[in-house]
Amino acid sequence: MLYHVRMDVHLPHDLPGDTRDQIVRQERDYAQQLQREGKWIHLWRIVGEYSNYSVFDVDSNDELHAILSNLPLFTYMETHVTPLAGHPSDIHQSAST
Ligand SMILES: O=C(O)CC1=CCC(=O)O1
Repeated sequence: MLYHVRMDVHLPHDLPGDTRDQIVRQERDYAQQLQREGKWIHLWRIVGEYSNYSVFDVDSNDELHAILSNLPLFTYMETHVTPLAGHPSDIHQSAST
């Protein structure tokens, strides 16, 4: 199952720099592990914003929720999830609807 996720990060201005750096490092490691596992299949920066567009390929709503809520930055981000279905005009897949 594919999901489009927009993540908007809002780090508090008074967060100490070393705490911020540590969380961002943990986020990167976790994100790269999920990419290697084939679950986080796209990760794009939204130009000019501390935000990203991502696409996840996971087995269920529950799996996506677990992944997102385990993000080290989860406390500091808004997430907007859109489930994706195949499009009948997409020449790269054989969706029937
Ligand atoms: O910087 C972001 O958009 C938040 C984020 C997601 C994965 C990562 O490494 O950073």
